[in-house]
Amino acid sequence: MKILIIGGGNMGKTYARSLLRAHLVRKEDLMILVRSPAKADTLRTEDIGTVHLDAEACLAAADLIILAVKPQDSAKLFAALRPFTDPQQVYLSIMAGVTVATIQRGLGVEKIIRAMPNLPAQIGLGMTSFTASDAVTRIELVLVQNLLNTTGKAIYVNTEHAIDATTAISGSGPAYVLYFMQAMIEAASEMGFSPGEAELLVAQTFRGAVELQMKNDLTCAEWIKRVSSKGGTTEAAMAAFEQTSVFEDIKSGARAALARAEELGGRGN
Ligand SMILES: NC(=O)C1=CN([C@@H]2O[C@H](COP(=O)(O)OP(=O)(O)OC[C@H]3O[C@@H](n4cnc5c(N)ncnc54)[C@H](OP(=O)(O)O)[C@@H]3O)[C@@H](O)[C@H]2O)C=CC1
Ligand SMILES: O=C(O)[C@@H]1CCC=N1
Repeated sequence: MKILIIGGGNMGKTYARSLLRAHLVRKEDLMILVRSPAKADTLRTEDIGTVHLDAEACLAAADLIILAVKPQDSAKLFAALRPFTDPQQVYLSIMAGVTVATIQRGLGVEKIIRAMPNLPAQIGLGMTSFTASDAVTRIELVLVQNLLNTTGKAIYVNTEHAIDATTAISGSGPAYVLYFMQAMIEAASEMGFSPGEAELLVAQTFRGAVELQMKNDLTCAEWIKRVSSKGGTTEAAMAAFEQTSVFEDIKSGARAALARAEELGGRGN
């Protein structure tokens, strides 16, 4: 099977590396299509497949095509690809917001899988949800699921709303978590720790809290209770949080991401 990745940015490169590392594709069967000669030169030095600058030279040879460009670049890309597409090809899009129907219309093909991964895919700790058009066969779906599994965990969802909601939670989510970490690192520095110490204290705290939560025997609220001694420091911190709207603000951030995903797909207000 030959795979073509379109877009050699963060996510395009992540998929190339994961697929090669997992031996799901041989280097000679992996192609990457980019649009700038400078990017092509850089990618060639990384030795992660054959790098192309022209769709005509590579699209027809591909069985599976991964669309990893920004949503804002999709219309132009579809117009450039359309003359060379083949109805037998399977297209896997990771673009935020862009719907299956838009991709079908733009490319003139039926077999579309829409997925929403996240950046920890780079280190095999990604979270992806995916859905597929009716024309995708069960075998093709399993094949793509295997591919997504090389980057972490993947779940099948029934609706495109769930893909947009995934974008708002796990797609953009790493940024929310890192934002919280950034605030804690700043607090640690202000309390006198060196930058290295502050980062270690915070990163190891996040790792430990996440591992506890992933044990799956207590809810977040129950774990918070276990950390909080009566009349102690955690209670003081939690009471201070409760005085603010930070909890609701985090939820409204996620809702803004969902609205933007819908807007990028032309479904917003
Ligand atoms: N970053 C993330 O955490 C996540 C991103 N996504 C989705 O993944 C997609 C890619 O994101 P990301 O990798 O971060 O973005 P990047 O900007 O890092 O990469 C996109 C790449 O696409 C290239 N490109 C644009 N148009 C074309 C074209 N016509 N032909 C070939 N290449 C083209 C750009 O080229 P150039 O360098 O010349 O601009 C750029 O290198 C987006 O749609 C995003 O919604 C999904 C989940 C998580
Ligand atoms: O910010 C974005 O639009 C993309 C989608 C999810 C993460 N990055």
